Amino acid sequence: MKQTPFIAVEGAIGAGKTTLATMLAQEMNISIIKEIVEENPFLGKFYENIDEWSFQLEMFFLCNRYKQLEDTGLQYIANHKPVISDYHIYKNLIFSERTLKGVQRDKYRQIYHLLTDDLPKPDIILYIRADLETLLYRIKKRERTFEQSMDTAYLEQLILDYEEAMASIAINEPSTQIITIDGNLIDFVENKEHFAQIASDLKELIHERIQHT
Ligand SMILES: Nc1ncnc2c1ncn2[C@@H]1O[C@H](COP(=O)(O)OP(=O)(O)OP(=O)(O)O)[C@@H](O)[C@H]1O
Ligand SMILES: Nc1nc(=O)c2ncn([C@H]3C[C@H](O)[C@@H](CO)O3)c2[nH]1
Repeated sequence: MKQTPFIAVEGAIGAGKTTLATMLAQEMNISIIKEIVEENPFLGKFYENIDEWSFQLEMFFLCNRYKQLEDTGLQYIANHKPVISDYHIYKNLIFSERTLKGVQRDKYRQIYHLLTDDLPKPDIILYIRADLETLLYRIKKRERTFEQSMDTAYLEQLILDYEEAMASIAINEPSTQIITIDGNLIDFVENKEHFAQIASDLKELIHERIQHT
């Protein structure tokens, strides 16, 4: 692995990606790339009517993440600066395969590959795995108005889709190492020791991987 790791935090909605990525960026004194949420003009409409708004929403996420990761490649990776993001680009496919249908899904898939196949991929993914109960609790606690009417079946399906996606990345992106964190048991927000353990495991892994290159 290069001396300047690119780390991504992943997990289903409300798993704690932004929280953990922010804490790790601070702890390790590295830069962070965060996805755009509040400025997204389609999210509220999407949760009210998925079929009507899914294409606009998926394209918005794709274009934003494409731009962010293109910049990440130029500003950080090309300059040997470590960076952590609160998503992996593959997330676009996880969601779009569920929310889009027919011709729109086919077109989106083509655009996805065209835009993202040559984007930088993370060296390490921290995958926060959490069950439905935990995610619903956190989504409620976070109090984003537009998420409160989220269909439980949608979230339940996404949890399964995430499991499949991580298995697929493990096969198709062998240079990416996936570390799974039990988001039901590990409370890196309230428990300092839990967070310290994640940070120290990550630092050790980076050190080991550098030694082996
Ligand atoms: N391990 C944890 N223990 C307790 N609370 C947590 C934990 N992780 C996250 N939270 C809380 O759950 C809420 C959701 O966290 P966060 O916004 O980081 O999730 P996310 O995965 O980035 O969400 P999204 O999928 O919407 O981007 C926040 O209120 C956060 O403080
Ligand atoms: N449909 C869809 N496609 C995506 O690529 C995507 N990425 C995130 N989200 C939703 C989850 C949170 O509510 C909120 C913030 O993460 O946005 C998405 N929804």
